[in-house]
Amino acid sequence: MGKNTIIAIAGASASGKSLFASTVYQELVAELGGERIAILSEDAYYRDQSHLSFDQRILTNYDHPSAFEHSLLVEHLKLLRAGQNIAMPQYSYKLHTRLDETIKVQAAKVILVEGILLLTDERLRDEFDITVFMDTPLDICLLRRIKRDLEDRGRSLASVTEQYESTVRPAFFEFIAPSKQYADLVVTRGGKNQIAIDIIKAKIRQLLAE
Ligand SMILES: Nc1ncnc2c1ncn2[C@@H]1O[C@H](COP(=O)(O)OP(=O)(O)O)[C@@H](O)[C@H]1O
Ligand SMILES: Nc1ccn([C@@H]2O[C@H](COP(=O)(O)O)[C@@H](O)[C@H]2O)c(=O)n1
Repeated sequence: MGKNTIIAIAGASASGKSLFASTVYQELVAELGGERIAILSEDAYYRDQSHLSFDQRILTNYDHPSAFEHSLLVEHLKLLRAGQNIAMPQYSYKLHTRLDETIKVQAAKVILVEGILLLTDERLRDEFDITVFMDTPLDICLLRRIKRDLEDRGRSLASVTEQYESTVRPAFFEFIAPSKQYADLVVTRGGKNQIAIDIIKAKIRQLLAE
């Protein structure tokens, strides 16, 4: 395999990172097949907490860098770059820990990875060739997070608002917003910005043609 490219998509929680990355991935897979593109999520690298009780797990600050096993993500990105497959962890937001099963991710020429704190860690930044920051207004992120967490992540309105005020919003200003300086591209209006999606797709097509 020739030189591969790792594209990181960062930004606030519910800014549209996952929708943006999966739309780029799915539209290109439909066009070109899935052999040469892989997709990963930083959330899969939240630390395993199976040794803790559920009551202990809900005390974790999931917006602080210490909640993630970034060393494993760096290791997996290096393996993918070297042409080796990885076993990506699977994470449960309902159980607040990893599942026993992993997902096989095949080495690929272009690797997409999305997550809130990707651009905050120098070890990770060193692995990225192209960096994108989703610059969605924070009030829009909050509205989308409330809806998503109630519908998909088994949360109550009280728990979402308490977590937002205590950890999500402070971590945005302490860690995520300052990391925007490391982005090559800043995307406004969330995960349905089709012009930005088309620009990244065009870049990937060019890389795959080299
Ligand atoms: N531009 C948009 N318009 C409408 N809904 C959006 C837009 N971007 C994202 N969403 C929705 O907002 C929610 C959060 O987006 P998601 O991609 O999961 O965010 P993130 O991965 O950054 O946490 C999802 O339900 C998604 O479908
Ligand atoms: N057990 C967990 C783990 C993470 N979170 C929240 O998820 C957010 C990051 O994921 P996004 O898809 O929203 O980018 C982060 O802000 C954590 O607060 C959680 O609530 N519970």
